[in-house]
Amino acid sequence: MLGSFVAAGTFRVDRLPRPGESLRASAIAWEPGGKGFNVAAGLRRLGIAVDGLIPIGTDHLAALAEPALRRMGLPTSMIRPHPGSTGIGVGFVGTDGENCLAVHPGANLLLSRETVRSAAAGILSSAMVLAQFEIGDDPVAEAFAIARGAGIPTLLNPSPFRLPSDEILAATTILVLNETEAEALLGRLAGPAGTGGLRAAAEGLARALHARGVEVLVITFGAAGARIVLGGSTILDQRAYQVTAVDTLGAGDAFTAGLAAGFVAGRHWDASGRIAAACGALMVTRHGVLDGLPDPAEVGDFLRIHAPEAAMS
Ligand SMILES: OC[C@H]1O[C@H](O)[C@H](O)[C@@H]1O
Repeated sequence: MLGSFVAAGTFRVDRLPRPGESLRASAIAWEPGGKGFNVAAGLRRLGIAVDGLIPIGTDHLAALAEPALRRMGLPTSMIRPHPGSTGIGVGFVGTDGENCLAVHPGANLLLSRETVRSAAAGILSSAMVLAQFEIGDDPVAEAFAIARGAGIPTLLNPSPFRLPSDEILAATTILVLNETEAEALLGRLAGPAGTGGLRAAAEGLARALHARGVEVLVITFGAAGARIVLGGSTILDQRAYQVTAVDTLGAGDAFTAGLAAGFVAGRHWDASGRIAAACGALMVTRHGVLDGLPDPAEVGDFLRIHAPEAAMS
């Protein structure tokens, strides 16, 4: 796992603020976060051994990292201090569970190719290498090239969105996008979605990505499920399980952890998609991120109820 770590503050509001509007929050919660840390914690909760690089700064917020990693059962040797500020995220969650957030990456952007190279032995002993875009392009490109060159699958969630470079796409096995990210990428690589919308355009986007090296495209549609396109052409649709959402923050991270956990356990994409959807669904029923990450027993119980034909054993 490459990055990221942030101190995350979440304001609970009646509804998300409009541009120019000031709202009073009914509550605020601070917890360690960052998409890299969240996915690492989610994988660990699912019983997967995790190692990697977690960048922090040298300010007072850096002290949050060690207890956070300990609490989630992650090795504290993952922590890499850099001079400057630790990343900070600020989010809003409305009473309908919807969220929006901004992240200042701070030290996460200081993770370098050299640091990644110094961890090459760890990369080469991994079952999968994962990254998101709360870190810079260089460490992602370096780690993915080392992994892919050795036949190790890689998973990228380019969030917050920027266009992945050709170097990164060429070394990406699995690309996980939400709707906003998929629309942005579609516009750049395959033209705007037609009348069938993003779901129908997923195959064209997957083909364009496949030509650049990406083997599997996953687009999440929140409460409308996910579409998985294998090899640029084979489509699997994963339905969303019906739950009452109270807080969607971290749902994408829980989904990614579930998908990766299924993949490294050697499960078929159908089963990995179900585990991912169950993790995302369980997460949105709970406030906060870290306490919402499900364990295998919770995923199994959930699937026995919501997908009895194919429960996780
Ligand atoms: O994906 C949600 C996460 O993104 C931001 O990094 C926040 O830390 C939050 O936990």
